[in-house]
Amino acid sequence: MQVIEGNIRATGKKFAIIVSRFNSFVVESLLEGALDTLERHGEVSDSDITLVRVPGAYELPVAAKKVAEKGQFDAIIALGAVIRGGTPHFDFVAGECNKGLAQVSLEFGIPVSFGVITTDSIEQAIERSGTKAGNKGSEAAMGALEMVNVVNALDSL
Ligand SMILES: Nc1c(NC[C@H](O)[C@H](O)[C@H](O)CO)[nH]c(=O)[nH]c1=O
Ligand SMILES: CC(=O)C(O)COP(=O)(O)O
Repeated sequence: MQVIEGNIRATGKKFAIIVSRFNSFVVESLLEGALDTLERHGEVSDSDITLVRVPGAYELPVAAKKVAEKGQFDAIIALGAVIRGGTPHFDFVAGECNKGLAQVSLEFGIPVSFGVITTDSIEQAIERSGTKAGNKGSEAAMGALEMVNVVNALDSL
């Protein structure tokens, strides 16, 4: 049986991290988690990581598309926090963000990790950005690492 799976080594890989400024009090913790995870999984220097900042989660897909078009990165990690308010705005922002990032990943065949927390409350957001429910930025970086290596393994079949 042939098994294709990815390791989680970061050495020699280039990553773009796209970060939204909205709800920065939690998103900056997601960024810390993502950077920490990349740096713990190989020889990763500043020149291997490009950080792109955008206003909000709604803008993550267009930035991801521009980054993917460059063809210089092995994976994109998108980080943001959409926190439900009192109107349907949440659904539009979170929905377009999720759909757009998935579209970029499929169109360019590059892993785009979804490190965007979508919560009903500020408390849930805090819990998912490095407190009791882990750090979704770190999880997104782990997913990107594994997928980079899965994609490489599939490309070499
Ligand atoms: N409410 C949230 C937003 N809203 C802003 C949009 O993402 C966008 O920047 C604006 O509509 C201009 O196009 N963004 C988040 O990331 N999180 C939110 O909770
Ligand atoms: C997620 C949102 O769009 C948001 O926090 C906006 O809040 P509201 O629906 O109360 O305007």
